[in-house]
Amino acid sequence: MRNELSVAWRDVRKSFGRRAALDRFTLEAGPGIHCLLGDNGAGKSTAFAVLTGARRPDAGDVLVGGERVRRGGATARLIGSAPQSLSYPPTVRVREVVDYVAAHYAAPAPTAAILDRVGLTALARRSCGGLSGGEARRLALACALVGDTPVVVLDEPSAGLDRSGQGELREIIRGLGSAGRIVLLASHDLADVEALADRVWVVAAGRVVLGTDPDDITRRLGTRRIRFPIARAVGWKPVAVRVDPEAVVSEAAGTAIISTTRADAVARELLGVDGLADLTIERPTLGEAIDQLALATRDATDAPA
Ligand SMILES: Nc1ncnc2c1ncn2[C@@H]1O[C@H](COP(=O)(O)OP(=O)(O)OP(=O)(O)O)[C@@H](O)[C@H]1O
Repeated sequence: MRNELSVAWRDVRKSFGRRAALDRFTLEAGPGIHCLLGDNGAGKSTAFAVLTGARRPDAGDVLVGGERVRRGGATARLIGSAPQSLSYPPTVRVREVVDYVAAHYAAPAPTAAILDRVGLTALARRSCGGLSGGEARRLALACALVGDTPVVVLDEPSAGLDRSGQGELREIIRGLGSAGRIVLLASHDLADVEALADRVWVVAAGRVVLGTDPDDITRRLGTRRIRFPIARAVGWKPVAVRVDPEAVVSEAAGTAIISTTRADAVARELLGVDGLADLTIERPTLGEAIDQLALATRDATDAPA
């Protein structure tokens, strides 16, 4: 078996004053595209900061290729990183920033090739102070790529990018994934996640509450909600449950809601029920499906053994 590189956080804690940003944060990632999802303040950027060595954890281990991350240690040269908040010296030119970051790494890619890859060739001589938000974001991506590293950390890399920039970014991330890099991506854009993730990690209150593959989510997305006014519908419940014994049935404000993976068959039978003429079939959003999975996992974890 090939000995693949991995990164790992084990029971990591990090507080800022009395606020715990990471609370027994545990995650292990091998080659592929890993998407970290979570509300604002969940701890994603802090998890990245302790991985890159920008911040020191209070407790727990952070490992890259089995080696413990230390501030200024060798693992930093294995990681290319695009942070969420960007700031460049305003009079320094775009090309100079990328050259400067390249000098940090043992075998960097040529700056010109990287600028081309992120669509900044025409702006190579532009001072950073003159970049738009999206251009500054592209420059951050260039800095993350120039080291040609096995680990690439991207914190909200599509923020501020226009549509073509988002498409190009996806292509770049896909390329990194298929080249066997470990890509760690924090994003609030579920379309990005749906398009890219090999694995999804849900972070809440400083902890990973769910790690799953997108197939699992897609399977949940196979669940549909059938909704109709109960009014004069008679005997609809046994009909729904007969077609799909695993259907979850509820009623709210005179409306029936049936969650089922067999929506078409259930709907067909329901339309034969007396007094039921009008029903709608809804698909849960990716966000809802992820919330359901996170909730189910938390319930299972909390349940007494
Ligand atoms: N330098 C800091 N000083 C004080 N508190 C901080 C600092 N950095 C992060 N925090 C706090 O730690 C918690 C986790 O923040 P973090 O930036 O890791 O979250 P996040 O998941 O990346 O959020 P977002 O989606 O908004 O980027 C938050 O409560 C945040 O306010």
